[in-house]
Parts: sequence; C-alpha cells; structure tokens
Amino acid sequence: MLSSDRMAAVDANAAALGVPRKQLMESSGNAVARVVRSVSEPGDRVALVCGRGNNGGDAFVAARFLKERDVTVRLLGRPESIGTTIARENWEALRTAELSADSVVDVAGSDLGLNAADVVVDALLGTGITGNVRAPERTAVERLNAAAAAGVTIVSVDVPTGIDADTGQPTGGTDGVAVDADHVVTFHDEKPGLGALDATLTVADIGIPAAAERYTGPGDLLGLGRDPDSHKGDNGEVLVVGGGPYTGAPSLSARAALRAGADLVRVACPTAVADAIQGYSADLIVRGLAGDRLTADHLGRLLDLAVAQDAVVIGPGMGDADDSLTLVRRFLESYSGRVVVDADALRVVSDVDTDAQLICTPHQGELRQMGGETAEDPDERAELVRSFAAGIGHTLLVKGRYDVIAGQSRSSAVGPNEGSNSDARTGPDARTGPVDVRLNRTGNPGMTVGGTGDVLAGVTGALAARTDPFAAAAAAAYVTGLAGDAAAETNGNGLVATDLIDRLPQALYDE
Ligand SMILES: NC(=O)C1=CN([C@@H]2O[C@H](COP(=O)(O)OP(=O)(O)OC[C@H]3O[C@@H](n4cnc5c(N)ncnc54)[C@H](O)[C@@H]3O)[C@@H](O)[C@H]2O)[C@@H](O)CC1
Ligand SMILES: [K+]
Repeated sequence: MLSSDRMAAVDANAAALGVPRKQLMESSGNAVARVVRSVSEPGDRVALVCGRGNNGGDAFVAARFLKERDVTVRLLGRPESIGTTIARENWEALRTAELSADSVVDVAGSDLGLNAADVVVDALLGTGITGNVRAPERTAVERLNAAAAAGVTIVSVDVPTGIDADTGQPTGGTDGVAVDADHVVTFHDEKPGLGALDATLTVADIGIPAAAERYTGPGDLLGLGRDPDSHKGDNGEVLVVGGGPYTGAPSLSARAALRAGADLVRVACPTAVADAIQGYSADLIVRGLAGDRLTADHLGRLLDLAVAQDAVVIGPGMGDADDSLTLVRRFLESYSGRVVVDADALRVVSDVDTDAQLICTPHQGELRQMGGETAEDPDERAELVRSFAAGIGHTLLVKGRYDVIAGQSRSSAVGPNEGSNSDARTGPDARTGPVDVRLNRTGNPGMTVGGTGDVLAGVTGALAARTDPFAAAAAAAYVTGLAGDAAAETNGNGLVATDLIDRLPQALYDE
C-alpha cells in the first residue's frame, strides 16, 4: 500500500536506478489497454478522454496497444499545453502514426468521442490533482458520468478523476465532482483510498524494481526542499545536547544541522567547554550548563531549552559518566518531542519510559549494547533491525556498509502533535503500527574516520525537524553518504568529517 507521496518517491528512485518515467508510462499504458481489452470485444468503440498531465500520457500509450478496437483519443486543451515532455512525446507519437487523436478546445461543443462508445477511458486527472476538478475537465467528468449512467463501461487510469487516491474521497470535498468508474487500473501497488471505491481494481506491475522501494534514493529527498516563502524558524530549530569530555562532536552535529537546512541551531553543553564550541563556529548559539560535564542537575534548564524545539540531538561528545546518563534518562522521561539519540546516550534507550519519538543512530557495536542483534547479510540484518525497532517502538538508523533504517513510516506513524493526549500512547508498547525497513547504500570506507557519526546525527536532527522520524532518518543516511562520496572524490580515504558538512547542501538540494 503506497501513499501518493511515497509513490512519487519510488518513481524518482526508479529513474535513478535506470528505469525512467517514460518507460514506466509505456508499461502503464500497456496495462490500461489490457484491462480495456478484457472488458470489450474486437471492433468495439473505445473513447480515451485525456488531460494534459501524465495521467493523459498513460492513455496516449494505451491507444497504441488497442489496434483491434475502434479507438478515438481526445485531448482536453491544446497540445502546446501538455504539461510534461513524456506525455507530449506520446501525444506526438499518436499524431505521427495517424491514429484518431484530436485536441478539443471547445469541450461543451464536442462529443469527446463518447457517441456510441462501448468503453470510455478516464485519463483526465490522476494523482496530480489539487482541489475540486476545474473547467474544462469538470464538464468532461459530467459527460463521462452521463455515459456511465447510460450503461457505458468506464475504465479510470490510476484513480477516478476527482478522487484522492490516499483517502478515496473527492478532492473537492463534499461538493467535489468525480468520475463514477467501473474499473480502476492503478500502478505498482495498491493506494490507501482505492479499496473502498465501488469499482473493480486492477494493480498493474509496471516494472518498478523492488530496489526503488528497498533502497533510499533521490526520491527520499522530495519535499525536503525549502519553501521559498518561508521565514526564519520555519525550516526548523534544533537543540544539540552534548560535550564535556569532547568538544568537536557536538560542534560537528550542530554545524551539520545548519548545513542540512535548519534555521537555528543551539548547543547545550557544559560551561567549561562552551567557549571552545563557540570558537569552532560563529553560526551557533551556545548555552552553557554549569560545570565540566552534563549532570542530572541540568534537567530543568535542559527541558526549558528543549521546549520549543522541533528536534533535539542528544549524546555527541557527552561521555558515559553515570550522572550524564542519568540526565539523558530523566530528560527522555519528561520530554515528548522528537529526539535523535546518538553515542553514549544510546545506553539508556532500551529501558527508558518516554513519550518522545526517538531516532536512535547506533553503529553495530552500540546496537548490540542496546540489546539488538546484527548479521553479515544485509537482508538478514534488515530483518533483525526491523524487529528490534518494533520492539522498542522507536526509529533506528543502524550505521554500516549498508545503513539500515527501520521505523513506522508516514502512513502508519502518529504525527508529532497527534495522539499526544491519548491514553493509548503512554509508552513504547503503545506504538505498534507496522514497521518499515529501508537500506542505504551511499557512503564509502573513508567515512570510518571520527566525526562522521556526529555529522549524521546533526543531519538527522535537521530533517526530523521537518518530516516524520522514519523519512528523516532515511533521507539523512542517504544525503550524509552522498556528501561523503563527494568528499571522497577530492580527498579519497583522507577525508575528514568537516569535508562532509561543506558538501551537505549540494547533496540535499541539487536533485
Ligand atoms: N508517479 C508515478 O510513479 C507514475 C505516474 N503515472 C501517471 O502519472 C499520473 C500523475 O501525473 P501528473 O503528476 O502529471 O498529474 P495529472 O496528470 O494527474 O494532472 C496534472 C495536471 O492537472 C492539472 N490540475 C491539477 N489540479 C487540477 C484541477 N483541480 N482541475 C483541473 N486540472 C487540474 C495540472 O495543472 C496539471 O496539468 C498518475 O496518476 C499516473 O496516471 C504513470 O505514468 C506511472 C508512474
Ligand atoms: K483518471
């Protein structure tokens, strides 16, 4: 079951794996034609009514696969207004091949090929729709529904025009118009809203490789770009808690969070190291907590600092003193936001009682220390991490040659502000939705150098401030690896963690 956002991500990942969208469109069109054949006889009249997006493009392809039917294709609007290159190319292929394909500018004055049609293909709008169906598609929807009422078979491409594939409800709300389909041909996987429709559903395999879902890819970064109208703070405020025995680690996490797009990053660290950490970067806001290491006495101040944050990163450079770990434990017991837990702070996770949404970023050794198991084989490891994540009720990002990310994905996750007052969500055991797993293949052996884990934790924090924990962890692993690969191009195995930080913006925003 895939939401339309996830479907778009998988589509982009497939393109990166060498299966471009136009190839998928060819398979989609072929699949639509198969269903049309199954509901018609040779010689039957088939009217394909098409919009100017890729939903229409699927039908232009289908027309080529329906040679033994009497086919008419009608495009709503001028060919110049076709919105995508691949749809336009498939339109031109129809025209060049002299199929009965015409554009319709005056929808009210055209029969849209519906007269005497036995089957009508609804390819007006698919998942690209926003709001209620507008003219001229709206007029066409009304005409299709009149044909449906007269007994003509309607086959919708991907989703009935006017229906939200995620909810099954009209995109225009209670007044929304939508096509009353007999058959729906959707692609790759079922969509949450289609099962409840009163239509026969076909899910067609369009050749998207399983790796497009299994592995992270550029699709996992969709939606993480900045909104050009956003203001300071809209792109996330992150608090990094750490330092004491070490000063570099919290500084690397904090600077990585900034480069990964957070607007404001604060570091909460012992006063003894505050100047050193500030000295690394003028971009950071440093808040000193009295002493030379973090202790349980700092709890009140830490909760004050954390209260308005979009994400907290806890652990980098903090050390494993008992008192510091007590602070982490008490903090997690009292906090209910999003927290990236790294390094020594991971030691408290397996038995802490928290309402916070945790993203834990252990390497394999730390995972074992937490009580998890690991294995050589990536698939076996993925399953072990998945079941451990399900058991603790938090997101895991286990670092390795292939990183493994496991947690509740968006379709099943409880949002940061949803359900927080519900009695059902009082501890890890309450989070029992299905747990997804993904593998990340970016990165290189040069990244075993110290500090890259701190960078990853900071990037995860910045992204967790903008999207759900599982998506944030997957995207963070992917971009941090990409930044590492770019750093290795210049510096080979001599790369250092700060090289990654400089390359994060390019990895994240140059899609
Ligand atoms: N995402 C994927 O992986 C795949 C998608 N495919 C097809 O591509 C479709 C999505 O294509 P697009 O993203 O181009 O979108 P659509 O073809 O669904 O619609 C885009 C067009 O609709 C217009 N539009 C938006 N809201 C409207 C409204 N309320 N009233 C009237 N017009 C409106 C837009 O201006 C744009 O021209 C899918 O439904 C599916 O049919 C397939 O080819 C295979 C793979
Ligand atoms: K449609």
